[in-house]
Amino acid sequence: MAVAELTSRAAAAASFARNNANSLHASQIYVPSSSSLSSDHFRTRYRSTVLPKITCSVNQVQNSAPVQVEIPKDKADCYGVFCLTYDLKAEEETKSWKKMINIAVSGAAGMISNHLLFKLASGEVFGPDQPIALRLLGSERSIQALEGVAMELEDSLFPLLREVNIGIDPYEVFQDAEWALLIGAKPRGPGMERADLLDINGQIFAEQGKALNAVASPNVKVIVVGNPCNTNALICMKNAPKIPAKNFHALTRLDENRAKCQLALKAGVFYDKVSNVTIWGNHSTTQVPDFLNAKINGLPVKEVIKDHKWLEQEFTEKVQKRGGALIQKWGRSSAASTAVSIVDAIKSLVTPTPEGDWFSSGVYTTGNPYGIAEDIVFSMPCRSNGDGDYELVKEIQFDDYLRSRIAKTEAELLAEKRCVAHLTGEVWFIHHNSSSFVSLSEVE
Ligand SMILES: NC(=O)C1=CN([C@@H]2O[C@H](COP(=O)(O)OP(=O)(O)OC[C@H]3O[C@@H](n4cnc5c(N)ncnc54)[C@H](OP(=O)(O)O)[C@@H]3O)[C@@H](O)[C@H]2O)C=CC1
Ligand SMILES: O=C([O-])CC(=O)C(=O)O
Repeated sequence: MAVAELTSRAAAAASFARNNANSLHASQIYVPSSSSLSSDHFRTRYRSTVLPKITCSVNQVQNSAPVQVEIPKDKADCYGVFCLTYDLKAEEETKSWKKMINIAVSGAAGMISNHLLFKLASGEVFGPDQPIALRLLGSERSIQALEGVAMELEDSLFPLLREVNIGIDPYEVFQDAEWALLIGAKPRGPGMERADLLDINGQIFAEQGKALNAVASPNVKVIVVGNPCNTNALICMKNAPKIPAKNFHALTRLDENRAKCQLALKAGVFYDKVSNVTIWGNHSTTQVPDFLNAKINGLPVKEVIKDHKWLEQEFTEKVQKRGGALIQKWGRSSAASTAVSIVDAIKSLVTPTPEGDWFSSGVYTTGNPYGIAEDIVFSMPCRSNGDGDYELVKEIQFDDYLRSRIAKTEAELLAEKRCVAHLTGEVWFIHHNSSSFVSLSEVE
C-alpha cells in the first residue's frame, strides 16, 4: 500500500514512521504447534480443616518450563497496515512525540481487551504525544479472533498506534514489554467464587511470569486482571525474580470505583466529590471498602453519611458482591467498566496523584506500614509522582471494625497463597507435631 493511499490520520502515522524508521516493522507471529511442558511432577497436600474457605483440588501439578516453540520463517509476517515501513524525515507534528512504548496485553481477544485496546490506541491512557506498540497475546483457540482485533485496530487509523504484533507465545509477545496487562484467564460464571478459578488460571500466570522475566523490559510494570487477580499477581511475581516485586499490581481499581459510586449515591453528590477511598485486601467478597478514611467533599464519610450501620453492612456488601451481581444480570462478568478501571489504574501510575488523595492497588505487602502479613499481594492505598512507581500512604486511621475486616481478607489471601505453593516455588508441609502448615523455609 502506498502512503498516498492513506487517509489523513494514517498519513500522520506515516509521518511519524518516517521519523522512526528503525523501529517500525511490526511482525505477526504465527505459532502452529502448542507449547511443550516438562513433566516434573511432585505432590502438594492440603488440609481443608485449617482453611475451610479455600479448597485446593491440585494434588498433582506440572512444573512449567519455558515454552519451546519454533517460529517457521515463512510464517513470520507483519500485520496489514502495521507492516508499512517508511523512509526517514520527520514531519512537524510528530517532532515533539515521546519515544514509543511497548504494551503487552494477554487475553487480547477477550471481552475486556475489546474495550481496552481501543482506549490504549486512542491516546486516552498514555497521552496524545505517546506513540505505542501493542503486543497482543492469544492462544491457538483465539488466533483467528486476534486477527480480527488487529483488523479493527487497523481500520481505526489511530495515529499513535505504531506497531501491532499478535502471537501465542509469551516469550515472543512479551519481548521488551514496558507494560504487561495480564487479562487472559477464564472468567467465573454465575454461582462461582473467584478463588474457584485458582486451579485453572494459576498456571497461566506462572508461565507468563517466567516469560516476562526472560524477555520483558527489566522495569516492566505488570497489572494482573485475570482472576483471582491478587494471588495470580503473586504467582506471576514469584516466577519473575528479575523484575522488582513492586512492579506487580492486582487490579482492585474497579472495586474502588464501585465504592465511590455507592457513596456518592447515598450522599446525593456527584462521584467526583468522593476521594480517599481504599479497597483493602483481596479482589473477592472479603475485600474491605474503607469508609473510615474516605472523604466526601473533603469531609470524613462518617460525618456526611450518619447511617453507620448502612456503611458497615449494605455499602460494604454491595461493593464486595457487585461483580457477582453483574454476572447475574449479564450472564458474564463486567468488561467495559473493568477496561475503564484498567485505564484509571495506569493513569494513576503515570500521572501525579492529586494532593492529599490516593488510589487503591493490589501490591506486594513486604515492608508495608500497616502490619499486614508480608509476602502477599494486598490492595492498599498508594500515591504516585507519575513516574510509574508508587509509595504506600502512611497517614491512615484504623479502628477495631477496619482491623477485624482486614484480618479476614488477609487470612483468605494467606490461604490462597498456600494453595498455589506449587506455582510460587514455596513448598508447604503439615507439621507432624503441631498439625499446622509450615513452609519449607520454616522447616530449614
Ligand atoms: N480484576 C478485576 O477487577 C476483574 C477481573 N476480571 C477477570 O479478567 C479475566 C478476563 O475476563 P474477560 O476478558 O471478560 O474474559 P473473556 O472470556 O472474554 O476472555 C478471556 C480470555 O482469557 C483467555 N483464557 C485463558 N484461559 C482460559 C480458559 N481456561 N477459559 C477461557 N478463556 C481463557 C482466552 O484467551 P486466549 O484463548 O487467547 O488465551 C479468553 O479470550 C477473567 O479472569 C475475569 O474474571 C474480570 C472483571 C474484573
Ligand atoms: O466478578 C467477577 O468474576 C469479575 C470481576 O472480577 C468483577 O467484576 O469484579
